[in-house]
Amino acid sequence: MEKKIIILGGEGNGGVVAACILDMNNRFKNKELRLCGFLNDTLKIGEKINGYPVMGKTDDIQKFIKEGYYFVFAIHPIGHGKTRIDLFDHLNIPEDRLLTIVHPSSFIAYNAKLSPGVVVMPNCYIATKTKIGVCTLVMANSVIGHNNCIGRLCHFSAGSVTGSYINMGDASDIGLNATVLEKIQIGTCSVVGAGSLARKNIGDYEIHVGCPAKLLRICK
Ligand SMILES: CC(=O)SCCNC(=O)CCNC(=O)[C@H](O)C(C)(C)COP(=O)(O)OP(=O)(O)OC[C@H]1O[C@@H](n2cnc3c(N)ncnc32)[C@H](O)[C@@H]1OP(=O)(O)O
Repeated sequence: MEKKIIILGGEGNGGVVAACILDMNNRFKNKELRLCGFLNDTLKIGEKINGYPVMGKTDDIQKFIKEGYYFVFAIHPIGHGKTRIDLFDHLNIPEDRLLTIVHPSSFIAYNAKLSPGVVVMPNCYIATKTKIGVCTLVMANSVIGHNNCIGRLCHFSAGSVTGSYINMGDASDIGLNATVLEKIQIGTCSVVGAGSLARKNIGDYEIHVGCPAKLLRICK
């Protein structure tokens, strides 16, 4: 059955997810996903994002839920995890309307578990027994090792590498090309900066950067 899709977000993560869906339609002949447009709180209705219309504000979502649309939550500003959680909870999207997307070039182990709304972009690898929470984005060329427990609304930026036996709270970010060593605990709403090497536990709301990563600041 064809699914009408609306992306919540803008040109950044939203536009990138849109391109992934179009690639699945065009190159991989996926006929199930039909991208219709965006919900965006800064642009006007009718303005275009990569050729697709802004159909409303995020607060208009209940109308589109009633009309049978499916949704991708792609509002992931780095270092603003709490804002992300508050907005997502406020929207109250039924889980069966959160679209899970896996680009066909990615590998997901048979016993990994992706929650509703997870997006896995091209060329990713998700290993055995890893669980990923609702609406987490795994951007291109990311590797996530085995036996991890990842919260909801997290964001793995392009090229990030996350080891194994990692627990990660909700709405945390792993930056571009960052590496997280095995058995690390990462809190809620925390950040591993771009290109950083996390080898020690990271608390809630902490931003760690560098190689090895050290606490830069608290992002409350
Ligand atoms: C396709 C996609 O997925 S796209 C989206 C992905 N985007 C990213 O991965 C970007 C991640 N963001 C970062 O790494 C940012 O630098 C953050 C969030 C960690 C920090 O941002 P800010 O708080 O604005 O830090 P700011 O730029 O003020 O830098 C503060 C200090 O930390 C240092 N610093 C900042 N980021 C890093 C980093 N990633 N690695 C090492 N040092 C860093 C800066 O050099 C500066 O040091 P100084 O005071 O000695 O000059």
